[in-house]
Amino acid sequence: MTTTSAVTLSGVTKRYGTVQAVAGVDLTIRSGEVVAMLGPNGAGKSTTIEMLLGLVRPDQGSVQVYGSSPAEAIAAGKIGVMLQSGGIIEDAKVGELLNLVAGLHKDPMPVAEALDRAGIADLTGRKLKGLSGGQKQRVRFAMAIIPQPDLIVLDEPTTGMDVESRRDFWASMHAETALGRTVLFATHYLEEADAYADRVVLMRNGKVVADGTAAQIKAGVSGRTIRATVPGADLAAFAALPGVRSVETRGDVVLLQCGDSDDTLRYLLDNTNAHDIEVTAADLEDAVLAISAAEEESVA
Ligand SMILES: Nc1ncnc2c1ncn2[C@@H]1O[C@H](COP(=O)(O)OP(=O)(O)OP(=O)(O)O)[C@@H](O)[C@H]1O
Repeated sequence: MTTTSAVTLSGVTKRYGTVQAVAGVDLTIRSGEVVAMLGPNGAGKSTTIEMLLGLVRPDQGSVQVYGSSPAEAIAAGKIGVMLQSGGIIEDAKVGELLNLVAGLHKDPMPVAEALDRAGIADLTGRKLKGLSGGQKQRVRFAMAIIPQPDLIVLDEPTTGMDVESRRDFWASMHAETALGRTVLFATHYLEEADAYADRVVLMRNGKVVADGTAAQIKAGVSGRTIRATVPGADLAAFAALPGVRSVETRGDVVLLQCGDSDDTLRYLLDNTNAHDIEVTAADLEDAVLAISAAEEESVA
């Protein structure tokens, strides 16, 4: 991975009437990163993406994509876009639409290749209006990759797809990221962020409230829980360990909430008669709920 910056948002804000849709977002995406933008409805994900694409003008702040404005980056074929709706001519056939899109770009990939990569070669002669929601999403995906972009931006790409289609979609996407493309996708599906992104940006109330790998977000919020049977445990000694946040007991079983579970495990093995030790990590959903609750408290 290089350190070239693909996207730089600095102090970006957007207000619609009384709604502060985006309330000061700073975000840098490096070339080659696959970034998931997560957040509840109304968090500001789509508005942030629309500003990144130059579809909406920020009230304040600046947006740069590969060092130029979004409009310049799009004109240069550097960004491929898949939005939640629009972009489709219902009366056109899939192949016709993709030929049209290819004609708009300087160096498009062959339409047959885009169809193939999106897994819709068999739909070439079908009219858009007869396709299912998931099939249309795949057509949008083919449209996004046709310019052979450096950056692919997808707003909730798998909405309306069943589980199998979602899996196939991500397999197609994986082939794109393997080519070193940079990807930003918004999603409500935590497991998609966990499975496919190098980095998770969690938005809430128009702000970025957490930013890191899925593993960092999980660890930063809830750490790990160590459960062990420790007859005659010295609870005060556990509580004094630097990696331990809280100690609970159930009979001989001790539950330790840890920021740093490795050091705590070493201590348990070296200094106590602990046995039946289990270590569990919080899942991303726990982490997101905890961050959202903390944010809610700070807003209230
Ligand atoms: N064109 C608009 N006019 C008025 N309000 C808008 C407009 N676009 C967005 N908003 C408001 O701005 C806030 C942020 O919306 P946005 O669509 O960016 O959130 P989101 O995180 O993408 O949500 P979702 O997950 O539901 O797509 C919401 O309160 C929304 O109602």
